[in-house]
Amino acid sequence: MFELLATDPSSSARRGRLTTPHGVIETPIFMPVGTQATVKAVHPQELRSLDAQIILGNTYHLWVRPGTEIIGAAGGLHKFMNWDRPILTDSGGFQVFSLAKLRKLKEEGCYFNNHVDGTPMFLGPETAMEIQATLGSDIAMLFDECTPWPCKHEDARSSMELTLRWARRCRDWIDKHQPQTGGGAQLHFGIVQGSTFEDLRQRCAREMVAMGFSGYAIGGLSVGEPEEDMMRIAEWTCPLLPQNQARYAMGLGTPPQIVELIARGIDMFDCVLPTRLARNGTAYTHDGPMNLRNNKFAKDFRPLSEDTHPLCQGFSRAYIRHLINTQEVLGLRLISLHNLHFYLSLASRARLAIEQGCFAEFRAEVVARYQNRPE
Ligand SMILES: COC(=O)c1ccc(CCNc2nc3cc4nc(N)[nH]c(=O)c4cc3[nH]2)cc1
Repeated sequence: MFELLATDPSSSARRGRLTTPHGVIETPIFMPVGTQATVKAVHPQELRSLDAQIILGNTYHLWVRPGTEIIGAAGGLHKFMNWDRPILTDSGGFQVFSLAKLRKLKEEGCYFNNHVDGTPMFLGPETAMEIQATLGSDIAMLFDECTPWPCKHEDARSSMELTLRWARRCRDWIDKHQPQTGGGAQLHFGIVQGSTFEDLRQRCAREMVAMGFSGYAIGGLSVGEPEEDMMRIAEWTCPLLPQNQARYAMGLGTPPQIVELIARGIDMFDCVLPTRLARNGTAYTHDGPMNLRNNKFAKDFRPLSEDTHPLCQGFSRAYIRHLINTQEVLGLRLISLHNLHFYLSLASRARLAIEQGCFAEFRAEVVARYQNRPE
């Protein structure tokens, strides 16, 4: 259940609260990505100390390895990974198309050879629902087709119509196998497709909402489309989604993109950037990304940033540069912790700004400062 707590007079930004079986999520929220049942290099207690309220897992990856038999025997994903707060799982469609080999898309679902050992597999709406029920995630995404970008209107239409037929099949599966609602019931989010076409986005949103899910994601974004298309798609779609339900922009985004999408009515975000870019030495700062492998940091003994996580305090840029250049694990951990702190505190500052009625100033400050390069 989603409660709308406050709206911003200067934009469509909202402050909300989403109740799930493993806890309450304050929105706007950033969800650290934990694809293979771990947020890479970060301990669950460190995630709690970062005030991470919910993390993301992936149906495709966990089904391929270690498999639902093992995770089911462990009592579900929360027990398996020792994380007792909410988890959202993506349904696998996007990952099949970005990872698996020899994919064949049919009406019933996707046939493919998995990216680990090439075993032939099949993933469709019903299988994706079954797997997520076994994983026991708090929020399960419907099985959709992420429409590639760019594409012609007719291809976007047929892709969107397939996503709607698959959504209907997910709806029927849920009604048959998970009829109970409220309390410990797993939530299901519909995913709106339609590529960069307003008529398709609006039709998909209306038909998805008519099937009645617990929240709605905007899919088919962050797939190479220009940023202005990304923002317009959010403007077209959010007004058609229920005010009293959560909206999730999948795979997004950079700090300014997140703030601009909050301003257009998005409540939830997930992105691999803070953890993936940490692995190549990039640290996020209010003045933009800083690549610590750069020689200019060789004798820069200032702290990584004035605004960082307690676990990252006391380490200089020169030291972290040395760790990254020598592939020392501590370097990856320190930048991952710092970047997650940056993204999670950006969301918490957005929540506060909406509550205090100063979101417009917050938005302007974040976007303006981020354009400068850190000295
Ligand atoms: C160095 O940076 C990177 O490697 C990097 C950066 C951003 C992404 C973003 C990935 N974007 C994205 N993830 C997504 C996941 C999705 N899942 C479903 N079910 N449906 C979608 O329609 C969908 C769209 C997405 N778009 C991926 C990789």
